[in-house]
Amino acid sequence: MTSLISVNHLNKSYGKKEILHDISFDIPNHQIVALIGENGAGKSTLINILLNLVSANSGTVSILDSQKNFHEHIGVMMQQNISITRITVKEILKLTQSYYQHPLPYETLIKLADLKDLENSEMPKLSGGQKRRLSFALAIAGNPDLLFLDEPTAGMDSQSRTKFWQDIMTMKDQHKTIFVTSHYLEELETVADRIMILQNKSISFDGTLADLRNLEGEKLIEFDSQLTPELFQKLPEVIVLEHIGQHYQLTTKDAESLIHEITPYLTAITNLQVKQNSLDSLFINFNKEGVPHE
Ligand SMILES: Nc1ncnc2c1ncn2[C@@H]1O[C@H](COP(=O)(O)OP(=O)(O)OP(=O)(O)O)[C@@H](O)[C@H]1O
Repeated sequence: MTSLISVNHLNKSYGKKEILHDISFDIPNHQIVALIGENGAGKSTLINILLNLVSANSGTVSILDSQKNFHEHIGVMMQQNISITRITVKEILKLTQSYYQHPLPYETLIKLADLKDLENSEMPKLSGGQKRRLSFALAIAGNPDLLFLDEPTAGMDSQSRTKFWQDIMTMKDQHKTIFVTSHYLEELETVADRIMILQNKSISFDGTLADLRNLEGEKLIEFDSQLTPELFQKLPEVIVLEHIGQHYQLTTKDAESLIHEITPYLTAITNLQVKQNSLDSLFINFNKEGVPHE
């Protein structure tokens, strides 16, 4: 399979501070790849290196086989929105379209980014969420094959976020490749084909959400009960017990055995559910323990 992005043995330091150490990965066509990591892990630095905005100390990066006109095929939504005075939404979109040979039609852009009512608004007068939506429209103006999204939904309201991810899924169906970083892991969980965790300067995990779940092997059992926490805490299969009032959440590696252990209390338990661990808690566990426990 040909790779859209190919990174080999990449290293980056700012002064004496090493940020990225021996990073290598390939990204083929038609995937949504989520790069996650704590604040300051180096995600934006990595994206900036991929985009040739920041230079690496060593290693190689190849994007779209480093075609001469590869910028024509790339869309970028940076973490910071740009804002230019005295230019309207319509004007900046039309101007951006004019730089590309095969831009998306103006009406498509306005519809995708939900900017119809704001066409004549000047950029600085948009709200934070509206600026984010305009940044999205600018990123896809050239109808890119490869889209980089750095914290794309920061500041968007929940309706805009839902629409945004639906649009991204549609773009994937149109054979686009999307490389995204975000701290909203519950959003990535539903869309990402592949998750890469950047931790301690390296990619410490690279696989699907199912792979990550298998690696950590934990499940959640939730229920409501008036019984005391001490009673559940002493059950051998409980790894972590959390409760808010009468609502309990037990983490276990063996859901079947734990259900067996709580069977004697079933008459005092309601709303019993076995759940998969969320990407959020998998990521927290992963960060706490460095490598997943056996
Ligand atoms: N131009 C720069 N000069 C010096 N240090 C920098 C520069 N840019 C970033 N850094 C440092 O590099 C580290 C990685 O920053 P980066 O912005 O890549 O992290 P991030 O994972 O994107 O963080 P966040 O999730 O907070 O956006 C941080 O410690 C940051 O302070």
